[in-house]
Amino acid sequence: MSNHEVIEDSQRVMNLEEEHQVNSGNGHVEQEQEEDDEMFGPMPISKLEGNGISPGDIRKLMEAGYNTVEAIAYTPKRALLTVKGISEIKADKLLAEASKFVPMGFTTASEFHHRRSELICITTGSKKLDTLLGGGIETGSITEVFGEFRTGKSQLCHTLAVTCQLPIDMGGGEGKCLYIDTEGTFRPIRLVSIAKRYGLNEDDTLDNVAYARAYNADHQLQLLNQAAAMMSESRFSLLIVDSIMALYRTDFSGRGELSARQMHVAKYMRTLQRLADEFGIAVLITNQVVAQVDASAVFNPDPKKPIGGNIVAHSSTTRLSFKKGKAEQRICKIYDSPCLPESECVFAIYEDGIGDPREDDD
Ligand SMILES: Nc1ncnc2c1ncn2[C@@H]1O[C@H](COP(=O)(O)OP(=O)(O)OP(=O)(O)O)[C@@H](O)[C@H]1O
Repeated sequence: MSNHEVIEDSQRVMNLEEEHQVNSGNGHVEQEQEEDDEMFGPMPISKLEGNGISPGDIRKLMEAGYNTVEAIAYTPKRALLTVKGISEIKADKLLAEASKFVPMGFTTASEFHHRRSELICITTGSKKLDTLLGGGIETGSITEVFGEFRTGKSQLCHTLAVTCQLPIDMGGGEGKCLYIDTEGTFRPIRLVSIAKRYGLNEDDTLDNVAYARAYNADHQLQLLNQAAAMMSESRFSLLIVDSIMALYRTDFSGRGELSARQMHVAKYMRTLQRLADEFGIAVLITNQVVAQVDASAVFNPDPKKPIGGNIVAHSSTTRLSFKKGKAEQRICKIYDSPCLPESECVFAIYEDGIGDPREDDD
């Protein structure tokens, strides 16, 4: 695609907020939009009001991070009981009502296949990497990228924070990005360079990224509540957590706190998956690596493994390993995936984001 085409196409993206307002200016369009949202988007939790569920209960649930009917349907009763004011009877009522709206039973493989074929993948900026991933970063699931420092994990996050805003036919997700930064490595200036590459308006691109710095593991979890509230207000297509385990490593120390740490991580990962299911967003997490000291390291020429143990391993749908190549080149290997083979590809980091290695690099 030529640069000219890219610019023309991306003008359709405009400001995602503006587009919403333009629609709201016309009663007819607004009504159609609402009907569309009702059919395809997550349902607001206020739908559950009545039948012994008061507006006060709804408010308390929203304060606890439950903003949609889907959030209630996907949550175990035990978790609902931890919300102040939600009794056993109310939790049962909530779950019963939610299950009337959200299909949670069996379906045929062909119906499921059809639904999966409609899943959007967000481009990484590199065609080779997209091909390796079967189209890009998948919505509705968690993708984990791990590797040593300077392997390009944060650079991928920056690129995706822009590409997720592109129209679907340009490899985007037509939504905003939520960016949780635990290490203070987010640099908006990088988004400006990447926006230019795609011919996007720089100010709109920055406005479409909601950024939060997390200062401790509890705060990192609380931010997901705010994220859920924001996602129920407007269309997001990507949630980034860079990096997932950094604060856990400092907030919990030693073997004595390991089990408390892993319980916290499990809750975090479960909440991420719930947001992916509820809002159909892609979740991208980055992770650090440590030297592997167990027996399997003997057969491994580069014995490094991602941290977070089985909890992170089992909660991430797709796991990618990043390694350094020559100069700006990096190697991505599929480490674990339910449907992709264990293959790898080379991509590169440039001023305008992640891309394919250029011929003059050789
Ligand atoms: N503007 C830029 N143009 C080209 N390359 C860049 C630019 N900014 C950063 N890089 C390259 O990106 C690499 C750093 O990648 P990144 O910040 O994604 O590391 P990381 O894997 O997140 O590591 P860490 O764990 O240290 O955060 C460096 O090698 C740097 O040279």
